[in-house]
Amino acid sequence: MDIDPQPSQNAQLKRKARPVSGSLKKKTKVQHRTLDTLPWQSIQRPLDTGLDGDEGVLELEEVDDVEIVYEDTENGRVLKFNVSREHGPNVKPKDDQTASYLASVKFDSKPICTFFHRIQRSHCTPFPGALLPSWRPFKLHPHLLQVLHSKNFKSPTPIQSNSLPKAIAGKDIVGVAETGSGKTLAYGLPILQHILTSPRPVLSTESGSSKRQLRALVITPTRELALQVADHLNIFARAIADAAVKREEGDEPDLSAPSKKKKSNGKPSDNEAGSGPPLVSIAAIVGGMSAQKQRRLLDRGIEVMIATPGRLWDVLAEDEDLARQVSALDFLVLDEADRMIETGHFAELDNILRLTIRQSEEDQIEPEHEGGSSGDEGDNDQSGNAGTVAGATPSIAGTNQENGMRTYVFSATLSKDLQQNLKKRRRPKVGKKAKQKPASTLDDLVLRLDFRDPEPEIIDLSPQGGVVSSLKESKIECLVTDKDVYLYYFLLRYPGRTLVFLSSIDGIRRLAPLMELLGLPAYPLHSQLEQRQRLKNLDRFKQTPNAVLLATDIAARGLDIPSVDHVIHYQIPRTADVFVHRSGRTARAMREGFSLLMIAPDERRTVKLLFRSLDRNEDEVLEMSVELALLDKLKERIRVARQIDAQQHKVKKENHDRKWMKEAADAMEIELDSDFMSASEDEGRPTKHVQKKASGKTAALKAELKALLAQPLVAKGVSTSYVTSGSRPIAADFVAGDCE
Ligand SMILES: Nc1ncnc2c1ncn2[C@@H]1O[C@H](COP(=O)(O)OP(=O)(O)OP(=O)(O)O)[C@@H](O)[C@H]1O
Repeated sequence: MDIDPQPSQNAQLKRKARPVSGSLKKKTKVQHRTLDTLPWQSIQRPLDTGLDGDEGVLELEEVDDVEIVYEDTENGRVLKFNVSREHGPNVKPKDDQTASYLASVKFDSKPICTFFHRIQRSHCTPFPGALLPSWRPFKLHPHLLQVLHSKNFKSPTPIQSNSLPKAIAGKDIVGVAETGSGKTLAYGLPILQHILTSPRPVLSTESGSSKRQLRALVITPTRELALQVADHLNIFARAIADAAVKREEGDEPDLSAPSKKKKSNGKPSDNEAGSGPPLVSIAAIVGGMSAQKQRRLLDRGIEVMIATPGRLWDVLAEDEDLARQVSALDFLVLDEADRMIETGHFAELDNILRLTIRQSEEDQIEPEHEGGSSGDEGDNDQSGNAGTVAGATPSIAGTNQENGMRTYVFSATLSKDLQQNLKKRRRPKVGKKAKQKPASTLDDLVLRLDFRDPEPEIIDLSPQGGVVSSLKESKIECLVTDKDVYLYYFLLRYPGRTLVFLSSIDGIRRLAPLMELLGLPAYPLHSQLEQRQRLKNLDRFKQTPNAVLLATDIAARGLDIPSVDHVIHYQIPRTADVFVHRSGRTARAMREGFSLLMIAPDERRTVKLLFRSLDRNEDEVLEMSVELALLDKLKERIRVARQIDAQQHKVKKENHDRKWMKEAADAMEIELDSDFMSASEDEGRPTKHVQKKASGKTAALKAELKALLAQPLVAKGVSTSYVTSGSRPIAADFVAGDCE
């Protein structure tokens, strides 16, 4: 049998690699093979391994002529891949595995959009509305209803049910709702609905191939949030593709069956993430991402882009085509808009937003390339309804004038003043003056948005006092120097997934090794860590029971980490908004949660102001009771752990200083003092004697700590001898009234 890439003929879903230029594109000898004789390799697809589950594997599809095939097996879904052509003599496979893919098979090479358009045109059976009666009024696309059903989202959350009718009616929306209340889908569903139900424009590239056009841009303040939103929407996109393929193959999913979750290694079921390529192309463009991967994504075409302002502006500065697409968006979303003002990317955001503003006639700029691209419209429009952009891209100004971009601004904290101002707002005029005057506050920024809707809908469901009702709060008043021991006490006494917020990176650097010495699974998260490390630590935090995340406020907004039991404000935030967002990492989606404020004497005033600005009475937050006998034992452990840390730090610092001094002296051709040299060896390391002494001291301290850690800690109300075994998350105690 010759290989045929049509999904309808193979039970598997195949994704065609896009053609790429460069050395790999040499004329090759083609030889057909049968499917069974191909050198298939099976690998486990790294589902939900972090915030970018496809990292690595899906990149194979970007390689020239590599074919990706998803296949359901007894052991779960596996991904197979193969290379379709022999490459030229100059192209050497990177390793053995790559070499084994070099089978000489020629596949049909229709552009990727052919596949998507074909699915889009496919017959779509209505979803039985009786299964999801609460969603029925919104007339969502059957694919979306099916995903909501499979995720067991029986009814919309309040922000969703309030905003969906307005969004679907084409209104612009400013939505304010408590943390964890489902704002991502409040804007995500209308975007997906629109993409699924309206013509899909494709762009022609210079090489004559086609790519999908940017329809929606979601701007978020942090990389983690961008990746999370992309992940969240991609689960929908994959499941939609899966459903579409099943329908196309006549294998209608049994919608009445409850969704079954096949668990393997604690990971989500295959169904949950869908087994096919996305029907809607959704991707994050964020800092820390490899430039090559980013380029590949952009070349392929992204329909829903989730981006951070800094990286997006860098890309836009070099990609005129993308800038043109941004000026012709269908949707612009600012998620956690207020936070963007604080992240220092204000100018970039302002510049990006300016691209989305309609130009007045006198400001119109002649486009450099009238008509956009040179591709053949007919080739790209397989569905008969595309081609509105290909070969006829209107000018930036023209596009802006004509498109009906919808603007959504969402956050858990948007001031009432801003909402009032929005009602009275005047449309910004784009001209030279406006360009010279960058916005400087959130009010300015939001007022500079060019809402096409003369009366944007303001939906304010923010709770009284900013925090959700399922959140229980408590406080500890203590000296700054005692915070470590109180934190340690809490973590031992109330095990659970705990997010500890600190205001400084230095604080995290100090606390992380201390926690490690005390045997707690604590992971740092701050902006000075490499992106890969940040994601890795987030992932470990998600996967490890009773893990602790020591984070700065980069983790305060939007992150939807499942089952965070406790949030600890180790240092009190300066603003009420940050306080609300930090606390909002727990008690999400109607679950219970607990937040603890650790207040040092010099933070009293901040707390007072914070509660005043939230219009709350601080007395409603109860002081947490602490067993002092237990605290004393823990103080001893902390004391020794600190000594070990100081000792290790001292040795490291001495080594570093010595090495630096030696290198500097060598560079300047200066001979160092004999005293200095006698204390070091050639490599700038301390003498064996000094090393031995230092490590001996550390070893003694470690032994002391080990003995202390082995001593049982008996806590009141805990049945077992060690407090770490058998405690319930504190939120449960509070709810049961067990904590005074
Ligand atoms: N209709 C629904 N039913 C049940 N769960 C839902 C529903 N919609 C969303 N969720 C879940 O609720 C959780 C919180 O959603 P999301 O992250 O969108 O909240 P948010 O309002 O954006 O929070 P934050 O303000 O902290 O960013 C997610 O895990 C999401 O999958």
